[in-house]
Amino acid sequence: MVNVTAMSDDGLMLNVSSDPFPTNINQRSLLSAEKYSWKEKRKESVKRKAVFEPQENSAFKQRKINQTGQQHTHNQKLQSPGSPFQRNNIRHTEETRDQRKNSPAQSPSKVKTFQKKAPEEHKDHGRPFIKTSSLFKNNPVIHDVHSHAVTQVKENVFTNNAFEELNLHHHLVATLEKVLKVTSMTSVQKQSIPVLMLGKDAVIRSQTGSGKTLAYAIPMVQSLQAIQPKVKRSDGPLALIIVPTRELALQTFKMFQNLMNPFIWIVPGVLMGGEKKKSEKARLRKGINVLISTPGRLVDHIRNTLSIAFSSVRWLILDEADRILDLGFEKDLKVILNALNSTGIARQNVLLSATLNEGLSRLASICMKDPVTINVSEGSTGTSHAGPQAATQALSDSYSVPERLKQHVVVVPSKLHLVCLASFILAKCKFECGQKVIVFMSSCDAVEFLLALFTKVLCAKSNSSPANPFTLYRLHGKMKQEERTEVFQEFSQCQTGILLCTDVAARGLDLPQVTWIVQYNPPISVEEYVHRVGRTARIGAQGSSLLFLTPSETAFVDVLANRNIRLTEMKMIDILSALMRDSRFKGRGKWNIKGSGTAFEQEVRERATILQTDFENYVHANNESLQTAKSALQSFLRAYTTYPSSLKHIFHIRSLHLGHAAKSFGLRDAPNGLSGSIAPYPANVKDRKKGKDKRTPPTKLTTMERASNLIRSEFFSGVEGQSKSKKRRIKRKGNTEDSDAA
Ligand SMILES: Nc1ncnc2c1ncn2[C@@H]1O[C@H](COP(=O)(O)OP(=O)(O)OP(=O)(O)O)[C@@H](O)[C@H]1O
Repeated sequence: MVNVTAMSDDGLMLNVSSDPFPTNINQRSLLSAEKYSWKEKRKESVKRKAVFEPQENSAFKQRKINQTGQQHTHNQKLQSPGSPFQRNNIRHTEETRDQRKNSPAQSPSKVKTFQKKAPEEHKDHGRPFIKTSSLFKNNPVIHDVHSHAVTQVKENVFTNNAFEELNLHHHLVATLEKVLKVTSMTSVQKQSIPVLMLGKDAVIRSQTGSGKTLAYAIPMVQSLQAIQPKVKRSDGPLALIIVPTRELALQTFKMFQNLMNPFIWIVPGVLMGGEKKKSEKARLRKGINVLISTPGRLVDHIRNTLSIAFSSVRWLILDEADRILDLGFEKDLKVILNALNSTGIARQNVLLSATLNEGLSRLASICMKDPVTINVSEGSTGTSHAGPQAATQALSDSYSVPERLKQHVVVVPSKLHLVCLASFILAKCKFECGQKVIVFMSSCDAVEFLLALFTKVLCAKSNSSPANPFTLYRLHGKMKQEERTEVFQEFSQCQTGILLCTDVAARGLDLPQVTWIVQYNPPISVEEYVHRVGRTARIGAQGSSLLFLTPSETAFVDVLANRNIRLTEMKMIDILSALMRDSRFKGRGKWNIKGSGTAFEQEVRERATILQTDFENYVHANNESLQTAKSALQSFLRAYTTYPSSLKHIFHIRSLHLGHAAKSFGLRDAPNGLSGSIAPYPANVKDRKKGKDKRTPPTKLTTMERASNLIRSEFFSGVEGQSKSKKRRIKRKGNTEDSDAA
């Protein structure tokens, strides 16, 4: 059983009069952390607030009245999120705290005066109960990140060889030059195209963004256009290209449309979840010669569409092959291979990915004959001929990443994750020009939550900054297909913006001019790390990446170093200091440019606290936003349980502090019942034994199954999720359509 303790975070319901910074930790609050439950602490805190409530100066009182149009009663609840009243109120209390420090009022006698006066103040012009964040308290110590020296695996992307050297159809060469604007081959193309033109099976590995798509597309088009008599639509699929996501399917389809422009008698087509199956069936009936599909949707058609036939398939491409073989897709792949093998026609098979490794040997032995291994990295043998097993064994598990990619890591305690990401986004997209950022998260709910939160709080209008200083996009597996396609196209074309997404965008997508990749939640494997960062620095361009880790996760840097991936550390305070450029989060105003480093850091912390308070106020403003935050937290925790056993020593749910994790979703406390939502049934063994717990035990899922479910939901193909009766109905309907057509 996963044993999780939901700890209340000390001082989460903090009285503004207590200092949020560690240097000033109140002894009493520390004691209370040890002695009392959080409820008691809260009572204590309220009591203390009443005792030490500072006097308001009349000017401030006046401003408050003017801004709100009325005086506030002591018991009044929070104002609307981010209202000037609240913000000023927080600042004011910080000012008064400062005044207290610097004035003779520090003496006990003066404090007594406060004690006497405070109740009257409350009676007359009481201020609302302010909840502010305790961001910088009780965080784990951040140690510097050290890893052993790493020599990165190098790969030359470009060659000086022109496509003309390959003896291709002159229309194909002209299309490459004029439509796709490519003249010389990349290394992977130079090594792969001649091998594939000889009709060989191949396992191809080269770094992300090095042109693997054209490496198989050029020889395929060359061979299809040469078939005599000419290919007809009615021949059905001659080439089948399987890719893991819908966006990649669309991208590949578009590339084939361009490449086959001069050969109009060969028809490309795409099948993918989320599209209308009826229209796909109609297109299949008319005939598709180069068929690009996601695995789930293809399986659906194999089962339900009579007009799909594989008797002419002579090319099978598995792009992102390691992903397709991953959990969740393996079953689909078996169905596809069975359908293809039953036709018995000779076929050329190609597996491609930037992270192919030994793990693929089983797939290679099932579907390949004497494959050639093409590995572009320096020091590898280049092209080698061997049996299927040896073909993949020749691939080491050290991956090459683009040479001009600068990889960074920042160690951030859970509580500070949210403000740190927000500061990074402000730095890149508000204060710098032309930055295009992709932020990876572990769940769809987290993407939805952060989109709403950042839109409301970061893009909020203020006197000093115009509304919407930057554009936020989102992409995840629970969105409707039309929306997904729209976002994908918009983000592809935009010059600047931030895409918040799940791993649905991690593989294969060629989004131009992406400058930064942020991994807000760490990847599930080294392979996913490589693919995520590979969305930038493509085809020889520059790019940067930033990996967020908590202090307990820093060993992941060693895991990456063991696979020859080198990261340099960025300091959290440097990221947070972007807040110094945003007057919306101004602190007490004491700091000036000539101030000391400590004063600067203090001001940064205050600004971070103000921003976090704004986030928390937004989240707690209404039930809807609160529920969104809670769902996002739950999904995050669920995703956290799916790390493979080889990484569990780093990413284990038990090492998470739920109160702190809650804070990174703008929650002031860890919601009740969290541990239940991630712990396997039954929570209470005693009750079950006594027969008190009447719940039917759900099927116990292994970590692998949970991960599989998560991945399936992420790459949802449109097949799953239908009731048996609905599936039967659809099947019947589909069969009727097909037989009608036939
Ligand atoms: N020979 C070439 N010269 C210049 N640009 C090229 C060449 N070949 C491909 N490209 C461009 O390089 C970009 C990346 O290509 P592609 O998407 O095929 O990379 P990839 O290796 O498949 O990446 P990933 O591993 O991320 O899927 C595309 O924009 C493509 O048009």
